[in-house]
Amino acid sequence: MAATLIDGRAIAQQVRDQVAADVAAFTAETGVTPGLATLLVGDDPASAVYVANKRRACVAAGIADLHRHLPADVAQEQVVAHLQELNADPQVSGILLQLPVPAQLDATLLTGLIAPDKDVDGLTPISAGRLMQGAPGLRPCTPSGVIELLDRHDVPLEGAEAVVVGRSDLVGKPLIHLLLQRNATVTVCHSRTRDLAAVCARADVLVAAVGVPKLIGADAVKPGAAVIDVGINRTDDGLVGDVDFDAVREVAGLLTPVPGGVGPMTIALLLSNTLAAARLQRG
Ligand SMILES: Nc1nc(=O)c2c([nH]1)NC[C@@H]1CN(c3ccc(C(=O)N[C@@H](CCC(=O)O)C(=O)O)cc3)C=[N+]21
Repeated sequence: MAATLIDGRAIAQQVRDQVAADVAAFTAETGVTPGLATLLVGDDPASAVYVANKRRACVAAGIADLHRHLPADVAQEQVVAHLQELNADPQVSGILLQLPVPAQLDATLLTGLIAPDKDVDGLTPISAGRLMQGAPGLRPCTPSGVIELLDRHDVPLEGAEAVVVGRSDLVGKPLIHLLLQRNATVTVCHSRTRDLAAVCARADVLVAAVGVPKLIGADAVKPGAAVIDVGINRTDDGLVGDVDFDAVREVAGLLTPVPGGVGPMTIALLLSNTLAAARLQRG
């Protein structure tokens, strides 16, 4: 029997509707409108589209859109000054520095300057440490979106074999901790893993987040498993994930498509994090 497809667009819309209602209640109660500062450096067309989508989603949720666009050749000290200004601005609940940034800028240094309670990407070392220790804080949007998709489909995580393919700071590493907190048995695979397919085939929950088109074939999937595809790869065949969709569909129990799976959840969770950040700033 073919897998049930997870409709990321529909679930993201439900999350966005809930955030909009929560923002309205928060604003009515406190008089504060949450605001998201998106910082875009340069004119990469893909980044411009992503940022435009995030800004539109903010406005639809009642979040103030506080965008800044800097030229591609901006000096690092100037970006630092913008981040310091945004850190100090009480109108700004959340700050997102769109990645990647041009080569003259140090992305790790810059994201590390964002005030942890405004770090809606969950990328600062403080946010990463809070996540690892299970302390309150802002969690990266894409891994949170993965957990939300699994929860909405009642996929049991406690005691489940979860395999994460990929170990990026933005997705793989934070996801390990979110799954551990839910008492899954977590295995992490990467480019040096021996017999990747055999390890993946143990998974009740398999998450692919490496950026290699169609890496995960049917031989890497246990029958009935929940398979979450975080990959977004632009190829000659169009936009494809890290999972060989047509093949895995025949084996998996649940499967996310690309597009229309995890991607829309990233934006929905960004809105949720912006409201959470506004709450953190009120102490
Ligand atoms: N500071 C920072 N934070 C990020 O979270 C961040 C970033 N930089 N840089 C780029 C990546 C990428 N990313 C996506 C967001 C939404 C979709 C998304 O909505 N995708 C749709 C459409 C895909 C399309 O057509 O391009 C889908 O999968 O259905 C995809 C990718 C956030 N990123």
